[in-house]
This record gives sequence, C-alpha cells and structure tokens, in this order.
Amino acid sequence: MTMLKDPSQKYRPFTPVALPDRTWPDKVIDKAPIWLSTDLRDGNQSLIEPMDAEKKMAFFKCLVAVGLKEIEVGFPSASQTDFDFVRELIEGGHIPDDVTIQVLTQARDDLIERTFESLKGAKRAIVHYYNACAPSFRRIVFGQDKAGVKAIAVAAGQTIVRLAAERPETQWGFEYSPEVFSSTETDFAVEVCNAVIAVFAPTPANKLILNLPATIECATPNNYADQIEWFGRHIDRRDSVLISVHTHNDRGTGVAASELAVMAGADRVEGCLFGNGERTGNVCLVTLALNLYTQGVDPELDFSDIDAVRKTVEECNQLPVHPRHPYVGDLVHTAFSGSHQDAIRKGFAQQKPDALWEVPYLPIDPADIGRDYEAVIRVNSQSGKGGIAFLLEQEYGISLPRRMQIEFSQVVQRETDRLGLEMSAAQIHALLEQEYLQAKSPYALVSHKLREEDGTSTVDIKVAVEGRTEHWHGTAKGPLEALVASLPQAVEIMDYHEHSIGAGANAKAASYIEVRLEGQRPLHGIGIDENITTASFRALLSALNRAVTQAQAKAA
Ligand SMILES: CC(=O)SCCNC(=O)CCNC(=O)[C@H](O)C(C)(C)COP(=O)(O)OP(=O)(O)OC[C@H]1O[C@@H](n2cnc3c(N)ncnc32)[C@H](O)[C@@H]1OP(=O)(O)O
Ligand SMILES: CC(C)C(=O)C(=O)O
Repeated sequence: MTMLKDPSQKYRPFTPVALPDRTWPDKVIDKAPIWLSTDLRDGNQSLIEPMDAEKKMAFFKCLVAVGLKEIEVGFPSASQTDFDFVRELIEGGHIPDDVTIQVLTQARDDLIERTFESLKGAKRAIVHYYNACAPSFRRIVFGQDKAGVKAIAVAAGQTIVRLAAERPETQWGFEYSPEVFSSTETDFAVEVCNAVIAVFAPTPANKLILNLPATIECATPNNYADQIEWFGRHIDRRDSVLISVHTHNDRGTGVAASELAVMAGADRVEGCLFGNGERTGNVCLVTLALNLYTQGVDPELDFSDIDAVRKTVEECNQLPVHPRHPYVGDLVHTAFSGSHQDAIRKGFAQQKPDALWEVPYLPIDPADIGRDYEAVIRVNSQSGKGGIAFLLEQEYGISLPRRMQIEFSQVVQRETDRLGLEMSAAQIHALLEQEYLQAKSPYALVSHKLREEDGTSTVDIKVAVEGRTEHWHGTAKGPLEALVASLPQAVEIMDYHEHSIGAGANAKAASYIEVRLEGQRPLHGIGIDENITTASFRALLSALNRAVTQAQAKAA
C-alpha cells in the first residue's frame, strides 16, 4: 500500500451553510427541550452484547423513573428480541399513560410492516423511519441520485400513512430522519423533508417530527447550529413540525452541538444516558440536562440519585462510565490539589443553605444529585493543608488551628511522598493520633488533681516517666499556667485553642497547644478528653513530648 506523504490530504473539509444573519448566538436556553432517550435503540445497537429482555426492561423502568416521556424502545424489525420486547411492553401494560414509545425502521416496506405488527394494541406510538441523504451515501449505499433518495423517503412515508390508517385504535406519531443530515446539502435535506411533510400532512395539533441527525459529527458545533437555523427558516409548515436533533460525539463536541442546535431552534433532543451509542456515542442526555440545571433551568428530568441511574445503565450496557464523565464520574466532584481544596473548604464554610450555590470548583452541589461530600476532597502528594483540615473536620469533628494545619500538613506530605499513594481520612486521622495523641514519651499523664482557691490554681500531677512515677506540683493563676509551673523544664506557650467535638452526653473537648522549648522551633500538641482541663493537660504534654523528642533527635 502506498502511503500519502500528508494523510490529512485524504479528507474533504466541511462546506458550511451560508447564514451570515444567523440569530442563534444571541439566544439563551431558558426551558428544557422535549427529550427522547434512544438508549434502547441507538445505544443498544452499538453494544458488544445487545441487551436481553430483562436488561431492556430494567433500563426502560429506569428511564421512566428519571422522567423520560418519549423513549425509543428498539428496532422491532431487526430482531426477535426487539420485537418481543415491544410486545411485552404493550401486552404487559408497562407503558405509563404519560410515556410514548418510539420504534425505528429503515424505509423498506417489509420492515415497516413488521414494525406495525410489533405495535399492535399500543395506545400511543411514534413510528420513526430513516434513509441517508448525504452525497456519499446516495452514491455508495443506495446507488441513487437525489431524486431516487427522495423517492425512498416518500414511498416509505406513504406505506406508513396507509398502515397507520388501518390501525386507528393507536394514536400515531411519526418521525422522519434524513440520516447523515449534517453531511447532506442543507437545501436538499429541506427538499426531502418537504416531500415527506406533503405525505404526512401534519397540523399544529398533530406535528411531524423531523429529526436532523449529526449521524457522524463532521464539523464544529456552530456549523451544525447554522444548519438547524437555516433548516428551520426554509422548511414548510414550521408550525406543524417539531425539529429534533440527534448528535453523535465523533469530534468530542456532541453536547455543544446539541446545545447550540437548541439555541438555533430545535424543539427536541435525542440521546443516551452517559453518552452510550455508536462509535464515540450519542450525546449524553444527563450532561445536557444537568447543564440546564446549573443555569437555573429545570431540566424536567430527575437525577437526584445519579449513582442509582448509573448502576442500572452500567449493568444493562455492560460498559463502565468514565471516572471523568461530567457530573457522574467517580472523580468529577473530587479535588486532590491543594489550592482547589483550600477554596472548596472556604466555600463550604461560607455557603448558606438557601443561598445561590457558590462553592468554588464545584459547578453543582454534589448533594443535589445524591452524592455525599466524602469524595469531594481527597488527599495525595498534590494536596495542601486545607484538604487535610477539611477531612478531619468532616469525618472526625477535629478543627485544627491554622498554624497547626501548616505543621501537620508537612507530616502528611512526608507520608504521601513516601507512600506515593492517596491517603484516606482514616489514614490521616491515624497519622494524627500517632504523631500527637500518642506522643506519650518521655512524659505520660497518669492522673491529676486541681484545686482552685482565691484566683489561684494548684495542680498535683502524677506522670509516668520511662517506667518510673513522678509527682509534679505547681501553682499559678490558671490551671494551664499551674501545669507549666510544675514541669521539670522551662516551656513557653505560644498559642492555645479548644473546641468541643460532638454534642450532649458524648461530647468531648479538643485542645491544641503550641509550645517552644528554649532554642527550639515551636511545636504543637493535641489533647482530647471528656474533661476540658484534662484535654488541655494532655495537649501540653503532647506538645512537650514532641518538642523534647525532636530536640533529642537533633542533638543525636
Ligand atoms: C444511523 C443509525 O443508527 S441507523 C440504524 C441502524 N441500526 C441498525 O441497522 C440495527 C438493526 N438493523 C438490522 O438488524 C438490519 O440491518 C436490518 C434487519 C434492518 C436489515 O437487514 P438486511 O435486510 O440484512 O439488510 P442490511 O442491513 O444489509 O441493509 C442493507 C440494505 O438496506 C438498504 N438500506 C440501508 N438503509 C436503508 C434505509 N434507511 N432505508 C431503506 N433501505 C436502506 C441498503 O441500501 C441495502 O440495500 P441492498 O441490499 O439493496 O444494497
Ligand atoms: C436513525 C438516525 C436518527 C440515527 O440513529 C443517526 O443518524 O445517528
């Protein structure tokens, strides 16, 4: 095989539609479009193993629970599984009154007849048919010119109208897709669709759905929006037509293409949950819906328990959702990096329950989609003091004072660098215990007695020192000063903080003390106890023990 010197010369650039007076860039999406899920059709046809009846039913129920009102349930003329599934939905009474099922067929009479057979007895159904209209498909797939391809659409439409008229017990809706619309000359797509409109004779009360797929995404999303606006301006009976869009993600811009298309006048959006679908997938309906949500627009779909939806979808599709997938991925509400964690922690502290959402780096409140805050901040070697403090606060009610956060973050940093791994809240807490709460050498508090008279505190303290018991005694203005006075060496208290952990009978006191031994850098200690004085004594001994140990290590 001879290779081209420059393979990019193999590809034809996209030819945009001329629309210099486009209006869509100034539009804002202020209401939800009509949504159609094609998970059970476009999604299903792209799976390694298409869903069986059980999986299809579980998925259908999930879509209904999410609030989808139009659901493409299959391609009944393609397989017995799809045919039987449509029968089961109808005969088993599984379709709620406010939900309409839709099925797809090629524009071929035998397949259309089989499609109608599958829908027997349905209260309401949309028959969706398609044929490709783009130049290469006309030539390669159909071996037809423009007139031939238009004739396929018209003839199939006529068959559908006839078969529907023979089954008046069903309330019929119709959808036509000029497949590969985005690669079709837009004026030719309008010509074919106008011919189809003439066949179906839609009215404002009984609209025809014209679905304009970016079957293969082939240009930047603004070009697709231009095509949609152009189409909307030129199509006959605009008031009797619903313009639907169906984008794929070949260039990675399926979401943008759908959003710009809605700005350009599309009424309806087809897609799949979490972006399953042919090749790089259909547009993700969850992303589109939650994008609206973050703009203050009700998406009319319920993702308040997004992880339950994801679980069902993953089980049915047998495909995992990417950890970075918008809104739902395992990592999308998680900050590892220090500056993000710092801002998020401050944001949470300042966020009022009923105020507009303003927590930095979190475009959505994870709680709104059923996520807890546990995963928001995770600590590794890229993290800073804010994230560590956040985890200790959230999980253990421990609020380290600022200077202590700085000191302890260095301890955590050493550990994450050593391990090269993430540290969980429990591991960080264990490190805190080991470093501060278990700092009991050389001095371990055994018991203490405190007397307070005439503004003077006197402390008698029993301490275990390297296997021996020592008794210390001190008097001063307050209990902590009395303890300092009792110590066998001079200690300067630099800083002191305390707070309670929990409430009621189980409440505990946490004390944080920063001390300095002569000639040493200041160090912290922590004490936690039911009794606030005991907590402060433990904190002081913890700080002293750390300072003595470090001084000894330095001297050695
Ligand atoms: C973009 C999309 O996602 S479109 C939906 C695609 N989904 C699927 O194809 C899944 C289900 N499909 C199937 O199970 C099968 O393709 C069937 C049952 C529909 C048809 O199977 P077959 O009869 O074996 O035909 P096959 O799939 O090979 O289709 C090719 C024939 O259909 C014609 N054809 C293709 N699309 C269409 C169409 N939309 N309308 C009319 N004819 C079409 C082709 O020109 C070709 O005709 P030829 O044999 O005369 O050259
Ligand atoms: C049948 C059509 C709507 C389709 O799936 C596509 O073009 O991607």
